[in-house]
Amino acid sequence: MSEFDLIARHFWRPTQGQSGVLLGNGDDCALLAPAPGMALAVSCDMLVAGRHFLPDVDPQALGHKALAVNLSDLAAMGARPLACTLALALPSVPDEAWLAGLARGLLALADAHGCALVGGDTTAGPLNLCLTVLGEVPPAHASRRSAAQPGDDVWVSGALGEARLGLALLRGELDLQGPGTEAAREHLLRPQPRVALGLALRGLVHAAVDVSDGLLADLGHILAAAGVAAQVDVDALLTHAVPPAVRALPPATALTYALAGGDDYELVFTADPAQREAVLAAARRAGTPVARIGRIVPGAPAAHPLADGAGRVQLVDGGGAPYTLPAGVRLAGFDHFATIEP
Ligand SMILES: Nc1ncnc2c1ncn2[C@@H]1O[C@H](COP(=O)(O)OP(=O)(O)O)[C@@H](O)[C@H]1O
Ligand SMILES: Cc1ncc(C[n+]2csc(CCOP(=O)(O)OP(=O)(O)O)c2C)c(N)n1
Ligand SMILES: [Mg+2]
Repeated sequence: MSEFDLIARHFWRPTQGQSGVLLGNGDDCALLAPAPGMALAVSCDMLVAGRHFLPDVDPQALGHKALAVNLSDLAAMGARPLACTLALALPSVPDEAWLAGLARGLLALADAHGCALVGGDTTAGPLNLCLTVLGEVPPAHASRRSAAQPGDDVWVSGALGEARLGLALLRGELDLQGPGTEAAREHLLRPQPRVALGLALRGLVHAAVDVSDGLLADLGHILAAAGVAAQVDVDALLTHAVPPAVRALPPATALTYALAGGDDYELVFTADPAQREAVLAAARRAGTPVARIGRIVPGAPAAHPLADGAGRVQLVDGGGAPYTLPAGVRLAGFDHFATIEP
């Protein structure tokens, strides 16, 4: 099979009049036209074999996750997906059934979000998928990390620490069965990007970020970018945003997974307390649970918006007193160049 047969068979789709797409794949460039007054939101994330997924992963799950982690960034910005591109490096003799599965997983999620695959690149090489997503958002409603304000509530969506439990099960670090273990594997392998929540929250939130590296690490990005700090109520977090299967682990493991386990692709966002009811109503409309886990407090400006801001989080208990962590909790989030993993 030639390079072009492969693309034509698995990844080429005629443009079907998707809103915002004037020309899809097959030419030197795709042509996009966001609606008048909308900003184009652009993000890219790469998945590398052995680093982001195990080589024996189900190809359909891999295709799903490669797009999901990208859509998650659009969700964090409050952007509506328009289109994506796929750069793919494949070991030199690609397996037809494997490729078909990959395309099925990716295109099913793309269709579910009205996100057209409008181009890409295909080469031989170590297995690697790099997607770029393009979305649209009214510029005034884009939830920038720098927009958090002292006094804001801190909210999270869904289930934190669950994907890290899934990874532990997959790797055999933990040997558990029973309620919640299947959901944990699913959360790791097929994360559901919170696009509907991001859209429902437009105009209600100040700052938002998606949790890829761990709650403290990613909340820290908001804090550094905004030059603020935060108090996180660990009791509220454990009770309302951490699933029972994670809570049931030994305390140091449960806290490590909840505070620093990555791969959850949930949203962390800040909003004025006057918006509490509106945030809850938006979350109901989106069908996504959210929990209020803390508040933004004043802090010093950071040297750089991408500075490590995790140290700006003060952990407190339900009564507001400093939270005493058990020995052995690891708080540093996932970092590709660090030697220790949460
Ligand atoms: N190689 C690069 N060149 C330019 N910008 C980059 C590069 N890698 C990351 N960035 C930018 O740095 C910021 C942080 O990256 P990252 O932590 O990967 O964000 P995210 O968690 O949203 O994927 C993002 O704005 C991203 O676009
Ligand atoms: C085989 C395997 N090992 C480890 C992990 C854990 N892991 C790998 S990358 C990562 C963080 C997210 O990836 P990154 O490339 O940092 O995404 P970004 O923050 O740029 O969105 C995590 C938690 C995994 N998912 N699979
Ligand atoms: Mg990234």
